Amino acid sequence: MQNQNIGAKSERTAVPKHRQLPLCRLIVKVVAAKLQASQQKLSFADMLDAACVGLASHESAALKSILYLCERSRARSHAAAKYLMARQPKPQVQMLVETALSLLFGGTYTEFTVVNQAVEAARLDRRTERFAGLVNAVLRRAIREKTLLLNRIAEDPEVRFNAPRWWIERIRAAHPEHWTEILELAAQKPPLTLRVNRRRTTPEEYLEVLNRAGIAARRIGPEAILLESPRPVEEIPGFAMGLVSVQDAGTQMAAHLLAPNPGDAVLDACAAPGGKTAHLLELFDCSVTALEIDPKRTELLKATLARLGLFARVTCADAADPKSWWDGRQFDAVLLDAPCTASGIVRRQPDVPWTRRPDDSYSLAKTQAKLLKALWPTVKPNGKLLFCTCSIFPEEGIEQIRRFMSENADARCIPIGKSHVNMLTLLPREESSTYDEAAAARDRFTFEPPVHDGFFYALLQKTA
Ligand SMILES: C[S@@+](CC[C@H](N)C(=O)[O-])C[C@H]1O[C@@H](n2cnc3c(N)ncnc32)[C@H](O)[C@@H]1O
Repeated sequence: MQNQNIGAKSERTAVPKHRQLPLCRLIVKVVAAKLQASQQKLSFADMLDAACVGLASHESAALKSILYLCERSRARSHAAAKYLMARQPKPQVQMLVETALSLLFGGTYTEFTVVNQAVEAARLDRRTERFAGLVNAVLRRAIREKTLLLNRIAEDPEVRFNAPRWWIERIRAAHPEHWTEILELAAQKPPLTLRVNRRRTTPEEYLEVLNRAGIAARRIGPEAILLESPRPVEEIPGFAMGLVSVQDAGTQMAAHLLAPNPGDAVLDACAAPGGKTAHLLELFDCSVTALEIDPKRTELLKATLARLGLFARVTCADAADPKSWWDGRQFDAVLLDAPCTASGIVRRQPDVPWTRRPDDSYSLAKTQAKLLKALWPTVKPNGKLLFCTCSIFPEEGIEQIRRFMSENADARCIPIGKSHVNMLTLLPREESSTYDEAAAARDRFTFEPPVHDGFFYALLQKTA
């Protein structure tokens, strides 16, 4: 392993331990962020970025954790506020009360602290200071009537699963045997999984680094290591030096499924922020062309490669328009990690069920079909194309590929996964078992890690 002295200690002490912002200030910032997001129609991810501008990393982490908590308990806090307040107050007050209710039922702070700090937060902003008494009264009633209140609103499926009804119905229709587990898992905090950079270290060595740093972790995939307690990347040993990246274990299957040969020309058609591009380059001596349509995300992709010391030909272009970027030389392997609803990663993006519309999966399926059609000619005869989405809706998975195969006689599906359909729909999973090295070594096409997000894979081969 290079850089033997990359210990957690030196990196962790490099992060100054500032005083935390008091909870009341965090609540004020949360309310301001929610207000800005609703006025400017910001996505949850953009709201997080905007809210954290100018904050130290430990402050950002504290603020983000409350914003995530609020998003994961959005329906419950909204229903509770409705139960507790006969009339809806103005938006700032409503947001403050809902934030405090999320904290109250979230369990991190004592009830006394939440009430005290929420009232203080109301006083800190002139738009809410007149309502400090109301905030106090509402929260005290929430504590007094907690059991009754929670039982009453829990009957509502939107509260139980923190998702709108149409979303719940779609998950139920797509996965009638597993829909409750999927929705329950989606409402929880996601695990933090790392991908070890095999160009710099090995999973065994890196587990030792974590062990020495007192960070509890276990291996769950060929390069995947799960941290028992999530933490900011600044506190992950060797992260800045490119020893590891953050990447879900299910997502880490992409590089292993595509498995290009030495010297292969590989296209990663939808590449930013570069997790799968980097994993391919960490594992295989291939040359990668990485496309990304969004200029800002193209910069993220470049930054990922730079941090990890990897090289790919990066182009900002529309993969669906090959004449704008393709020189006509076909690729041995193509990865199409297509834009999708993200229905498999709701625990990472808890706003997804609320911000998607019912027909989004169908319009995204059309975009995916367009990308597949445009990219198929770029695959060499006998070459492979790995199609994947972080969705568990069939229109963005099995149905998409079945239609593609019916329209392309030169496409065959290389069997992957354990089901008879030759494709792999990973449903979000969280099990305590550890990595089965023998199983992974035996068959990379059927190995599934014990902890992962929802994902879909189909590995196509061009027969002609
Ligand atoms: C699911 S993300 C890819 C994640 C990436 N493969 C990784 O592992 O880090 C999809 C990406 O495709 C990009 N994208 C969407 N449509 C595209 C197109 N027509 N051409 C190229 N990139 C596109 C999006 O901007 C987004 O960054």
